[in-house]
Order: sequence, then structure tokens, then C-alpha cells
Amino acid sequence: MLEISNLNVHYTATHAIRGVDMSIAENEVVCLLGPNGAGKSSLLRSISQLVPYEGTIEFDGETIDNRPPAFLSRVGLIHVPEGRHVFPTLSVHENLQIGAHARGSRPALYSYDDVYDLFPALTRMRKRQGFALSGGEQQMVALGRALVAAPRLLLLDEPSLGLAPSVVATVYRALSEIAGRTTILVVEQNTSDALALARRGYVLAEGRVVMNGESSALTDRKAVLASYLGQTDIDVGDVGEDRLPPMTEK
Ligand SMILES: Nc1ncnc2c1ncn2[C@@H]1O[C@H](COP(=O)(O)OP(=O)(O)OP(=O)(O)O)[C@@H](O)[C@H]1O
Repeated sequence: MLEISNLNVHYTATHAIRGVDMSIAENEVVCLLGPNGAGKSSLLRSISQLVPYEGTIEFDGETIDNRPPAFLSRVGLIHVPEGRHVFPTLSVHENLQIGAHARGSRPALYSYDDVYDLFPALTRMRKRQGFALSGGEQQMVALGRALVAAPRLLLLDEPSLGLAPSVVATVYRALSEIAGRTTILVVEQNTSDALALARRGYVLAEGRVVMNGESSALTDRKAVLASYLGQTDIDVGDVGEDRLPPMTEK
């Protein structure tokens, strides 16, 4: 579904992505790990055509280089950026309706009711404006809006950033519920939740892919993984096949 070849991103003084290759198949959940400044957000922004790059990015076998945002949302490439970007003067429900607009004429994959079922806390605040939501509530709205937009590939930039553990658990429970029916690329510093959710992972360091493979294999190489992530150790919990979402065999 997504094929990235020899991707390079340069900012004025920084070579942020250095020759990255990546592929994601339909219905896969893939995580992208790495320390601060490794280039994770730059890679997601490249896919969404938000930064200039060299190399090629293909979605469903066609290049999406230089395609405008309206085209990307119409083909189902939906990006939930770091910071969520909930519209502050629109209500929760109106924010969700923006997702329906982004979907264009493609059929819905998730209804408003599906979103309220995934995040029951939002049900009683349907009319509350975005500026009056907590960080966790904003993350739920941002995810819900992306689901209403019928994502064929959902790009998530640090969905757990700055959230209390109980809210992180709610967000990851929702992601594991949608994992079997939605293709996801999730950027995370929260290694254990990301590896438990994803079937495969890539580790970026200084703009290069330094490790990639099945989540269980990355977990087995915990010490190496921790060294790349700039940590002395990581808690990768009991990540195992039984916790992985259903996969489409390709
Ligand atoms: N707009 C920009 N202009 C100049 N340099 C940038 C820009 N955006 C990112 N960089 C630099 O590119 C490198 C990669 O940044 P990026 O945000 O992609 O990393 P990251 O892995 O997402 O980091 P973090 O986990 O801290 O968000 C960093 O050195 C960063 O300072």
C-alpha cells in the first residue's frame, strides 16, 4: 500500500532523513520509534507532502509526490499530527464533521456512533468547544475526526504525548480495536505500547533506519533497541503474538 524509496529530507542546516526505505501493506500496523530528533515526524510529514523531499513515495502503486492535501485526504491518507490541531471554536461533534468533509465521496469506514463508542467520554461533551477540552479529550477528538475521514492509511504522530497513563490506555485500547481494519503507521516514544500494538517496527536514528522487523524480534533485542532509543533500558512488557492485532496475510 505504501512504498517509500530512498527518502531524503534536508532542512537548511540538517539532513533529517537519510536514504530511508519503508513499506507498509494493507491492514498492517507499523510503529516508528527513535530518539528525539531522529526524523520520525519528518518522515510522516514527507508522506503527507508537508515538507520537500527527494526520493519517491507511492500509495497504492502511484506516486503521491507533490500532491495537495485535498487529494491526499480523498485517497484516504489521514495524518493526526503531534499537538492534535483540534479546531478550538468548533464543538466536539463539529470537529468530527470536518473528518466527514475530508473523506469526500468515499464511503464511511467509521460512523460518528463508532467514534462515540470508542471514546464514550466524548458522548457527553458533543457540544463542548475544542478550547475547553483537556489534552486527552483533544487526542480522542483528533483520532475520532481521522476515523470519520475513512483512513486507508492512518498516520499518528505521538498519540500518547503528554497524556496521563489512564488516557494513554484509553487511546491505545481504541487503536487496538481499530487495528484489524485500518492500516496504521504510528510514531511513538512510548515504546512498550507501540510495540504491543504494532506487528512490525522501524527504528530511526539520525535520519537512518537502524533496526526494523517484527515487534517480537525488536523486543528480543531489547538492549540494542534501548541503546538506539537513548535509554538505559526499556520496559517492553509482555509483547507477544497473543497481543498483536489480527493481520491480513499478503
Ligand atoms: N522545519 C524545520 N526546520 C529546520 N530543522 C528542522 C525542522 N523540522 C525538524 N528539523 C530538524 O530535523 C531533525 C529531525 O526532526 P524531527 O522533528 O523529524 O524528529 P523527531 O524524531 O520527530 O523528533 P521528536 O521525537 O523530538 O519530535 C531535527 O534535528 C530537527 O531539529
